[in-house]
Amino acid sequence: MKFVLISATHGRMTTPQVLGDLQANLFGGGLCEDQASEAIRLTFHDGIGRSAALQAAGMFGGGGADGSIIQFASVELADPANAGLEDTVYALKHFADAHNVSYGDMIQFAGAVALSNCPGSPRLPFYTRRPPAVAPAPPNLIPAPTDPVERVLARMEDAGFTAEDTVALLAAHSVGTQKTIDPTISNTPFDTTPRVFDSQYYLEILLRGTGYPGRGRSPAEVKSPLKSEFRLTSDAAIARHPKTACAWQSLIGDQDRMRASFSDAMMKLANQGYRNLVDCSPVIPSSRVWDRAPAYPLGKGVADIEQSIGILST
Ligand code: HEM
Ligand SMILES: [Ca+2]
Ligand SMILES: [Ca+2]
Repeated sequence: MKFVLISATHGRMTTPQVLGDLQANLFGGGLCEDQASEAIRLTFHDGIGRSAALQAAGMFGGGGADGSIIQFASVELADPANAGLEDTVYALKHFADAHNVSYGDMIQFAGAVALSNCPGSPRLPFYTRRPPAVAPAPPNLIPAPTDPVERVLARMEDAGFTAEDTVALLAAHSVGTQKTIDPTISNTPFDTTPRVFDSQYYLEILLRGTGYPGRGRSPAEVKSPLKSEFRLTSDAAIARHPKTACAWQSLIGDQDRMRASFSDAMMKLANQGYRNLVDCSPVIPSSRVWDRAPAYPLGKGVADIEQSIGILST
């Protein structure tokens, strides 16, 4: 990942100035490219560090979207689940320090701005004034692509998310690529439109897998339908599991609902557990409208669909 740091200004600045700096110097002038995808992923890896079960057992449950992944980077980046996020963590630390913004605020702000660069995305709410993190997130709170569905759902529920929320949050993979599972084919996308927030991802994952885009040697990967597409084991399983298949298929033809349910779940991810945050949503830009209906990739059709429940007919 490349970014140019020309913003070594210190002292408190206003949110529109932070926006301008991020857009110009991290997101390439407002693009939905690599840096944007990584910033969106980081909102999850910081926010998911929160466990009701640990808290109930009298232990530290983690501070959620508290910026701990930046503040305690040396601890949290040692977790293999965070592989690939190093550059973004250090870049956002720089922007947060330069603008005197808390790390938790910076991560959620950058994620909302990054998402706004992707056509078709919802305009996320943004609240500010998260206090500094007090400790690193406890280990093993980030779902792994090799986790069985029940385990992913249980972990997500422990962090406050229903199975439907989890399905909705995975819309983020519509603007994502992999780099670390098979590094020999870094930047292979999860759908055919990785720079557009659309329901192609929900449709394409139901196509029968036919081969691997690269070496195909990781248990985190299963066969995908296209040579140019990467399929995570957990994504494929969640799309087909009885607890989540209906919610999954319901998002394919309804991009308005996909946007709304993603936005609601992201609000939980970003704000859960905080009181007294200040609504700063108007500063988040709107994305370019994208309403093209999802379509089968060339050479694929309904006969290639694998589904565990039969509601998909087109
Ligand atoms: C629930 C279980 C989830 C699992 C197991 C999972 C796993 C992964 C994995 C293995 C990658 C590839 C990383 C790499 O090799 O570079 C990835 C990428 C990504 N994930 Fe997830 N993820 C999950 C949920 C989420 C959620 C909830 C979000 C956001 C709200 C998210 C956002 C992203 C994005 C944007 C990327 C692409 C990053 C890039 O292009 O650099 N993921 N995810
Ligand atoms: Ca955290
Ligand atoms: Ca897409």
